[in-house]
Amino acid sequence: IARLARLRDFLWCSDISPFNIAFSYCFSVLTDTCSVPVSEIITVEETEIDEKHYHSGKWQKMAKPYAFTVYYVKRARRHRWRCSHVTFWCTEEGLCNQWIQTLKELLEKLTCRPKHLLVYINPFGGKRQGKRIYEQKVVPLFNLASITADVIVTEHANHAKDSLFEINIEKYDGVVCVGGDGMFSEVLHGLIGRTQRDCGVDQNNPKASLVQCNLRIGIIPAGSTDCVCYATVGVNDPVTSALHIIIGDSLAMDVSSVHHNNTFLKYSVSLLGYGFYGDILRDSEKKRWMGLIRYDLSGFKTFLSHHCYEGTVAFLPAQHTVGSPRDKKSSFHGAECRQKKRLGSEEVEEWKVIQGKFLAINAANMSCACPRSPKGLSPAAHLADGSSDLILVRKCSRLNFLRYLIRHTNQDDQFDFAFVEVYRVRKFQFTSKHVDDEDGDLKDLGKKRFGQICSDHPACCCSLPNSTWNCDGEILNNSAIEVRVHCQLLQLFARGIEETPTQEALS
Ligand SMILES: Nc1ncnc2c1ncn2[C@@H]1O[C@H](COP(=O)(O)OP(=O)(O)OP(=O)(O)O)[C@@H](O)[C@H]1O
Ligand SMILES: CCCCCCCCCCCCC/C=C/[C@@H](O)[C@H](CO)NC(=O)CCCCC
Ligand SMILES: [Ca+2]
Repeated sequence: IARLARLRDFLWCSDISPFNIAFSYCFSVLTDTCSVPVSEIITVEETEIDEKHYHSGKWQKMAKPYAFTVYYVKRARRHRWRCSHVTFWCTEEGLCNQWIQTLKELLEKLTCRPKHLLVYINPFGGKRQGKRIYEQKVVPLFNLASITADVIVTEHANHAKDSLFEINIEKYDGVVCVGGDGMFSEVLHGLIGRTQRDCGVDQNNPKASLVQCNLRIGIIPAGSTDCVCYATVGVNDPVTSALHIIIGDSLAMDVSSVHHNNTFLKYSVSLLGYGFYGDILRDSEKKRWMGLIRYDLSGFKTFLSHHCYEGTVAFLPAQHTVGSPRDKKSSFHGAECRQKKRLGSEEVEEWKVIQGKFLAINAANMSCACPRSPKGLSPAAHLADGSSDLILVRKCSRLNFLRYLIRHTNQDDQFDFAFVEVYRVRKFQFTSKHVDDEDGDLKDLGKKRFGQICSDHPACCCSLPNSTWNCDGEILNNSAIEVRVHCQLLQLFARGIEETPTQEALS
């Protein structure tokens, strides 16, 4: 280090000079006050300086310079990351090599970085750009970082999930999915399911302790909502996500298991929604061909239909988590994994029961922030505290429901309404007043349910027997469900949403 420190007088940057360079666990370009931690260096490469460059201007009398280029993560606007580079040169070959060698050794010590990945691409997600996004935006960065990948372009729904049960996953350092929330859901079902199978855990048992997955998942956003990516990285941008994967970020997240009559249905990481969001999804699936606009049309139609559903929600409040869903500061920043210490095994679990007519029942395991609603359904929801925010929207007028929805898009508190309640829970159950139509007559019900705008009483709700659950964008066929949050079951290549950097840091 002492010898390298002496380089300070000999090193210049190719585009702005002269530079001082200090070296500890970060290097600093002092004239520009730019500091890059080694953990955010993508790679270091030897660089050929072209002759024209050093024979011109004030360097013309200099001997042939030796150079190296440092590629690093640069923060851009609104949580975006970009790959930037800076080239340093000096006339001593030995010193230049020593820099390259030392930086490479430091990078090799970062064992959290993936070397070999398994990639699933959904070519039909979102705007059908998954393949192009991966090839044009991600592959060049993975190549730069010497990451190799086995790529599977999916041929049908459930392809990724099924293949994760068969493939030899031990040779990989992570799984990447290129697609939307639905694609991520497939990959997480494959990975969690495979882990439980390998460990002999029965997923159908709602009381089973699930085993955490060893492999991290990276999401390259190429879907319609991309809410998991947006809420864990701060933006749905493929380059930013690729860089989080490359530098080996880790973020633990809770996963809820959903059961019906002791049968496993699905896992949920973002939204489990009955009523409003279930109805939107059911209608929008028929309009998949329309692309992203399907959610706006179905949203508008569902809003006009204004249906409410009668049932009972029973839940177990989360006593050991820190904070409340009504906190003003969002959980994006700082510790996500805060859990108060348990008091003792003699504690009694006290279930709370609420019966009523609901326009929406939403359980958010994370904020559910997305481009439509940058602060999300539950802005203070914690990603990894073993709890979910249960939001109950009771029967109210259309106008009030609209006011509630609009607050998802601005800074006003969406929970500050008499008809909205929010609880932080560890488990919950829902039973509709009407028994499920198990024979599959749901389709007919679906045909009837829309277009039933209550013309006699436009301000009231029309009570319908059953809605369906929207589980991270997938339809569940049972309305009676039992949900349990599994703390930190999964790890992502992400780091949560960072505080917005200062202007100087961006310049
Ligand atoms: N090759 C394929 N053909 C048809 N469907 C597929 C294929 N690969 C994956 N799928 C399914 O497509 C569904 C939707 O994919 P995805 O989540 O990527 O896009 P999206 O629905 O547009 O985005 P979002 O979930 O963010 O709203 C997933 O549930 C997945 O199971
Ligand atoms: C008058 C303006 C009112 C605007 C109100 C906007 C409120 C938007 C809240 C958005 C919440 C998204 C929750 C995310 C759910 C995802 O797990 C799921 C899968 O991608 N997406 C949908 O179900 C798709 C759901 C689409 C919802 C529109
Ligand atoms: Ca949580």
